[in-house]
Amino acid sequence: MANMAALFGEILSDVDTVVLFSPSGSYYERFSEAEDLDVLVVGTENAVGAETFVELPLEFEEIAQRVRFGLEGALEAGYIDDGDVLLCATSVFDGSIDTVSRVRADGSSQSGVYDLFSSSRAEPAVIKDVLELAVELGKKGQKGKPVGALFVVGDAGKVMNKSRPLSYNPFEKSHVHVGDPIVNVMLKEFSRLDGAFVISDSGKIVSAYRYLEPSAEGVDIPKGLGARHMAAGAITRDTNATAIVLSESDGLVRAFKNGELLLEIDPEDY
Ligand SMILES: Nc1ncnc2c1ncn2[C@@H]1O[C@H](COP(=O)(O)OP(=O)(O)OP(=O)(O)O)[C@@H](O)[C@H]1O
Ligand SMILES: [Mn+2]
Repeated sequence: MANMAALFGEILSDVDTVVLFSPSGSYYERFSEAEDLDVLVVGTENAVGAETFVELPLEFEEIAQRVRFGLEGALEAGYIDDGDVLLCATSVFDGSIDTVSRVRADGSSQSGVYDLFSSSRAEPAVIKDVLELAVELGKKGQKGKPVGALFVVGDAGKVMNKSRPLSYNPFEKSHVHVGDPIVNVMLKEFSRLDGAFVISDSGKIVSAYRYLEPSAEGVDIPKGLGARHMAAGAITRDTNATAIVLSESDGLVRAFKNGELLLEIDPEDY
């Protein structure tokens, strides 16, 4: 057989950091034992207890996305630098690592997902849960039909002051949090109805059916988006909340912070 190392050598040369995506424990150990190697682990959870770890907000199906978001988080955390050469090892097929790609870190193409985590008042895990919920709702819809939804996360007291009820609040006396499995079922059911969900910094669902009445002055959202998106953008300028919106008309999930659109993703990509 031809000399593989010579043929594929270029892929492996001058690498600054090896990035392992969701490695198994034994796989990670082999790399962490190599003293002359910088190893970074990326995944939805740090199952191997790696020292340098970047959390992914979602399990990305497409590798390009997975790598892009992972490296974005690594840049944000300062684990890698703009221009670094990374060897990214990930799984495409059956869950174990089977693919290696050589990528150069590009600090200029940040999507905003990590801004969303670092600049939000709510806990990152809460933002992650709501983002996941919106994506899942976008994929499935409600009984096959597309649905829209608006989640306002964080700074709930102020958000409540700048909104009014459209109907009785089913969460009035409950102590449920996003991420509880039962809540996901409830939220999906309630998302057929009008208005916004209000969620606290720690993920408690404060209310459903809120009509938001923030001042829309100085809010600059892309043309063509309607009242739901305008209200979402505006509430994040008027308060320290983050808004996550699923559009009924184009099916995209968007996140707003400080009156600006930070992130736009297609649920079909996850
Ligand atoms: N100020 C508001 N507060 C809470 N919910 C709102 C507000 N304005 C609109 N909505 C909700 O958004 C729904 C859709 O409104 P509209 O079509 O104008 O928004 P949109 O931005 O075009 O969203 P979509 O892309 O989902 O159609 C309304 O039926 C209502 O439930
Ligand atoms: Mn609309």
